Formats: sequence, C-alpha cells, structure tokens
Amino acid sequence: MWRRVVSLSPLLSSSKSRSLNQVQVPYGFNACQFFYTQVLNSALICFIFFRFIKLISSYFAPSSGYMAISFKFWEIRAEDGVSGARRKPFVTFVLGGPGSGKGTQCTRIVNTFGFTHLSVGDLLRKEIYSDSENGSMILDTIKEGKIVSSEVTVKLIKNAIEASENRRILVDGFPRSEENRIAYERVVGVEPDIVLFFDCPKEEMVKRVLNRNEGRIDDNIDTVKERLTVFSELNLPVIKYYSEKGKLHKIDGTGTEDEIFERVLPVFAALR
Ligand SMILES: Nc1ncnc2c1ncn2[C@@H]1O[C@H](COP(=O)(O)OP(=O)(O)O)[C@@H](O)[C@H]1O
Ligand SMILES: Nc1ccn([C@H]2C[C@H](O)[C@@H](COP(=O)(O)OP(=O)(O)O)O2)c(=O)n1
Ligand SMILES: [Mg+2]
Repeated sequence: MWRRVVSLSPLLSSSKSRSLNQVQVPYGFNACQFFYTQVLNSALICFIFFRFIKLISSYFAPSSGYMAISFKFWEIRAEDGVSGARRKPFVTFVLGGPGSGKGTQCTRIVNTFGFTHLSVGDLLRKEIYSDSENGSMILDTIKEGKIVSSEVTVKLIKNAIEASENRRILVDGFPRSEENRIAYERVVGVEPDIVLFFDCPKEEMVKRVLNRNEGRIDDNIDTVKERLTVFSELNLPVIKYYSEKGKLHKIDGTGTEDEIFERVLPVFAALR
C-alpha cells in the first residue's frame, strides 16, 4: 500500500505543477509546486493510513485479550473524532444494598440527565420470563438471595450497552461482587467512568423492601436477610475498590426521595 502511495505522488505533483509552473517566486522556489507535492501527498497518506486502520479494526472482531484492549483504544480515539466508529459510552455503576433506592434515583437521573437505565435485576428477571436456558437457574438464585454467575450477567449487560443508541448509561445493581467486577473488565475491556453508592441503614432498607409491593419473589424477610449478608460480604469490597480508585460518589440514602436526589444532582451537574 505504501508503495502505491509513493507511486501516486509524482502523478499528483506533475499534473498540477505543469499548469501552475508560471507562479515562480525568488530563489527558484515554486510555492504552488511545493504545496501540491508536500501538503497534498501528506493528506493522501494520512487518509489512506486511517482507512487502513479502520479496515484492520473491523476485520479483527474484538472479543478478548490484546485485540479487545487495542480495539478499546481505537474506540476511545474514535471519540475524538478520528473516525466514524461508535463513541465509547459513559458508564455509571449504581450500587447500594437491597432497598437503598438505586432504581428510584436512577429514574430521576434518566429524567434529568438523559441517561439510559439498565437495571441488571430487570435484565435477569426478563431472562426468567422469556424462558431462556438460564431462566430456572436465575430464578433459584434470586429466590435464595444469592448472586447469578458473572458469565450470564456480563453478557446481558454487554448486549444491552451495545444495543443502546444512548452513550450515557446507568448500570444499576452491578457489580455485586469482585467476581462481577473482574468479569466485566475482562469482557468489556474498560472500567466505569463513575460509581454511585447509596448508603442506607439496614433497618431502613428492610422496611423499604418489605413495602415495595412489586410482587417480587425476593421481597420477603428471609431473602432480604440473606441479601444483606451477601451485600456485606461481597459488595462492600467492590465499593472499597472504587473508593480507592477515586471513582466512588457515596450518597447518603436516607431521607425523602427529593432529599436524596438533591445529593445526586451535583455529581452529574459537574460532568456537564
Ligand atoms: N427515600 C425513600 N424513602 C422511602 N421509600 C423509598 C425511598 N426511595 C425509594 N423508596 C421505596 O423503597 C423501595 C425500594 O426502592 P428501590 O428504588 O426499588 O431500591 P433498590 O433498587 O435499591 O432496591 C421502593 O418501593 C421505593 O418506592
Ligand atoms: N449483578 C447482579 C444483579 C442482580 N442479581 C440478582 C440477585 C439480586 O438479588 C436480584 C435482584 O436485583 P435488583 O438489582 O433488581 O435488586 P434491588 O433493586 O437491589 O432490590 O438479581 C445478580 O445476581 N447479580
Ligand atoms: Mg432496584
């Protein structure tokens, strides 16, 4: 290809320079000829180079490992306007114990800041009702208050992010364990941009879950107790991880919905 570019250079310069030969400048230097040979050749080389990179990145489908990382890099560059590829999404993870108000506050963020809300619990429940091969396993896991294998969950999240036209995404209820977090990073290839954590006392969370009244099979005292244990053991280490990375926004989850949203507002307003 490079040979083709080089062989095109004289063609380009000779045809143009013949008609513009008259524009002579002192010291025997032809300004127009210089322009056509140098500037246009450089532009042509750049154009062909970026077409080549684009072709290569679409040829090697990003799936895992090195190619996924390099593809991500290309996507991030693409965000800067280098190519027409899809922009990297701005991903916010929303964490908190059961009943801490994640879903409620996500709805507010969607309405105010135009995010798309991906509730991982909803994605899993949809799998149960769509009779998918994992449906009964998911149902049992949710009933017991445990966490579904990351292999299933991450695939659902990745598909949902890819299907979304919106590049501003809230992933609600994920990652719920270090296993969740590591699997996401391995498969998707990037970390979230920010992480919200709704901090709420256990008694308040239990009260809210038992009053939720959405007909959920896990909204009962036995399951919520188990979920709180799982939250302390598996989710708190994830929250600590993001806090140490400087990505965590810890929000007091007590008070009215309005009061809590007042605490959420500055996080997103600062991003505008
Ligand atoms: N600040 C609040 N005060 C009282 N009830 C709330 C508050 N925020 C949410 N709720 C209610 O508590 C229940 C759990 O809220 P939800 O948003 O579903 O929490 P999560 O998604 O964290 O489990 C819902 O019935 C919701 O209407
Ligand atoms: N990352 C996740 C998220 C949810 N789940 C399962 C286990 C959770 O108890 C249920 C319900 O999750 P959901 O986020 O809807 O629950 P809450 O809104 O916190 O009450 O789904 C999971 O296994 N892994
Ligand atoms: Mg929820």
